[in-house]
Amino acid sequence: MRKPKPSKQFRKQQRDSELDKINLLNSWIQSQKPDSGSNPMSLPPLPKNSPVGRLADGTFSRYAGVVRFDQLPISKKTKDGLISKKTQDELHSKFVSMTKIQRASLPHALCGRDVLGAAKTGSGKTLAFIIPVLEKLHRERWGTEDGVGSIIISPTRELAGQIFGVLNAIGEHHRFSAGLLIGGGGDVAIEKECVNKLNILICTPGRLLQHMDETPNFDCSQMQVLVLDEADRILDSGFKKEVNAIISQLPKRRQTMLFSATQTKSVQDLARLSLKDPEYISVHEESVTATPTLLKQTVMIVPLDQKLDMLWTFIKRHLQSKTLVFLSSCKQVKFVFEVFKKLHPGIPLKCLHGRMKQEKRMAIYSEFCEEKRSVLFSTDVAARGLDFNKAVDWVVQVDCPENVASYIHRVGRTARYNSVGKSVLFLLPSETMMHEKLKAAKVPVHCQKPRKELLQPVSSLLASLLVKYPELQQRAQRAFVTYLRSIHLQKDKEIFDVLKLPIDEYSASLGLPMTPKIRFLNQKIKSKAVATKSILVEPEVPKKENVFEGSRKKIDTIVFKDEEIENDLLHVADTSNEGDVKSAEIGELMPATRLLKKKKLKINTHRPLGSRVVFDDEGNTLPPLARIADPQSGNGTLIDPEQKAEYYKRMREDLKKADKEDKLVERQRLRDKKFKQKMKWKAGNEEEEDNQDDTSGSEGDEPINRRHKKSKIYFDSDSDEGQRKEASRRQTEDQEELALKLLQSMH
Ligand SMILES: Nc1ncnc2c1ncn2[C@@H]1O[C@H](COP(=O)(O)OP(=O)(O)OP(=O)(O)O)[C@@H](O)[C@H]1O
Repeated sequence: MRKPKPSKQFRKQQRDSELDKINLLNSWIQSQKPDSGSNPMSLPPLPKNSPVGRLADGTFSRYAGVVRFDQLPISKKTKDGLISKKTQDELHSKFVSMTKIQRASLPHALCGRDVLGAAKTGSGKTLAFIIPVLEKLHRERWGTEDGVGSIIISPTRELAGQIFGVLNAIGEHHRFSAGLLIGGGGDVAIEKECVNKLNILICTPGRLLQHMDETPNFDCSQMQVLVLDEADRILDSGFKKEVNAIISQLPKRRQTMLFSATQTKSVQDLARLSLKDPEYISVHEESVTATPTLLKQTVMIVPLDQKLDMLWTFIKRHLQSKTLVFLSSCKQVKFVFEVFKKLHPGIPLKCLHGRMKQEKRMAIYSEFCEEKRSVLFSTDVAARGLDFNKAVDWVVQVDCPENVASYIHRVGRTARYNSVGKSVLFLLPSETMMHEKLKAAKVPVHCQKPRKELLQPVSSLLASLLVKYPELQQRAQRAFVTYLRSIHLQKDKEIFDVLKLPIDEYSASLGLPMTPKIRFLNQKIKSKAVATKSILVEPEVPKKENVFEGSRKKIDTIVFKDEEIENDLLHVADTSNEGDVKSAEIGELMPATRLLKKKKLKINTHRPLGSRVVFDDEGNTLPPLARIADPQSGNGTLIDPEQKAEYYKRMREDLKKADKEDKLVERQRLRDKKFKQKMKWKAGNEEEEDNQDDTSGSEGDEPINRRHKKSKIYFDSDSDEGQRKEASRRQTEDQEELALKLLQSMH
């Protein structure tokens, strides 16, 4: 039976009562506003059993410094959501006491201030922005017809999905419409039809911009609250263009909140968002550690060719744990997942990366959330924000993260809220500087020696798998190349040096019968050798020797000098010399390059100016200008001034003409060379088609980033060409100048 429609009068009464409550909330918020810039945490909690809200004398209770959600000026609907039984799991079912970041930021956020919040991973930042979003729209009496009222931006689709889940749970008693706008899945056409009716958008930057660009009448001009979760990531260069374009379309009058465990302090970044007197809230700044206190962190020095053995051994020894494994590229994730799956370790294995179809990504993420024992191999797509609700026991970082912030986010997938967790980071002997950087950033990592007697080698098993399944061989090759490329592209050269890697051994450890050829690495080795030309001895290596082979031997001896951790740390202390030694050694093994020989032919522009020597038919030296000397004078030294001027004029013209011809030839040569290089580069691109776009974890969410990478490669090669041209132009100019000086010295 259908319920009878409530009468008009009843509805009016309801509306009035709601309005009264909203007015009460507004008065409470306004009257007890914390001072701007103050830290609510410095205030004591309210005394036990003290009244909350409007007091007997008509004033309101203080809400800054309170410790429980029900002591805040928030609606009953939100309070009910916080203690709702309908929320999907136990963790979300009862939010009573606030975490530190919630206590510190909510009082400021509720009274409409811009907030920049930083707190450790797993400390409850999501509720710190979900509650103010719901409350602002509630107090504004936002409805479907008002359109977009709030936009929450997340860097990855999984995280956006997770925030959407929390919003649905906490906001279940409100009547706002919320939409998840992320790339890869969903029907854009359907989204376009309903996006204007949604009140809260949770989105990735790319998809939001797509709607801003393509959806007719997409309107966010009335939008009230903007949230950037993982703000430092969203504001970094990968999303720069998208975020700038988004911000330019949002109203200036809005509340903006930024949250992350590693917050941006860049004034430029913040200026882009036009924040108004933001509250900087960093609750763990004084903390002794930058990571959760219940997280036990270890670092192990593992040679590159033993990483898979170590990972396999780890998995076999933790069959009852829930483990998240980070690798640096999709290709590696795919390879390790495929081969380990074939080896049947005795625990469910899963993989997650940006190249997967969105539906599959979401399914894997949900499955992993539910499982108690499982291993998930992932790129950095799972590094930030994700809260796998059946707690992760271990985070294993097989490949070194790109920086300390990335490390903090990765390990932050465990030891969340009040639970314990463990993490281990494998560092190559050449990457031990990362350990120093972590210590300097207040990350308490303990160095532990790998117990070699426990190691279960898998290389030979992988080799036989690769023979049996040829498609795995291709995967192994791609994994190999993308790993090296990812190291090559890393910005922090203090930590990452592709030339220090034992390439042959690494290739063999993946089960590959031969080391794949890597174009970019060959070029890098060559250019390094050119840079060290001053200490080169004339190479005696036969021309056809593989440059790569030669250099590798020497690198290995450097990298594997020490195997004990302590020694490795000492080893780091003098890496500055190591670089030079290595370059010299590589140089010695390089075949002579055309460039080097050419340089030797160059006119030395710095030598002192000499005088021109002229010889007669018998080979005797003649004084300068003897050829135009007056033969009548007898001694051949008397020169007719007119003849002399005429001679100089002719010589200058000849020189100019020759110079013009030389320039034309040189220009043509450079053009041919550039063309050849382009063709080569194109061919290389096709050959290594997968490598171009496979060095980051969250590729799927970052279309601009990928385009940028491609164009960057193009730009780099262009600028190299430009530098070469410039050098050749300068060389020609130097030579012209020298020729003129020589000419003048003959006067
Ligand atoms: N007040 C609270 N009481 C109990 N549990 C809470 C509270 N606030 C948050 N949590 C729980 O703590 C866990 C971590 O919260 P959340 O995901 O918001 O952390 P975060 O700070 O955003 O982490 P990250 O930096 O990794 O994104 C979640 O499971 C959440 O349900």
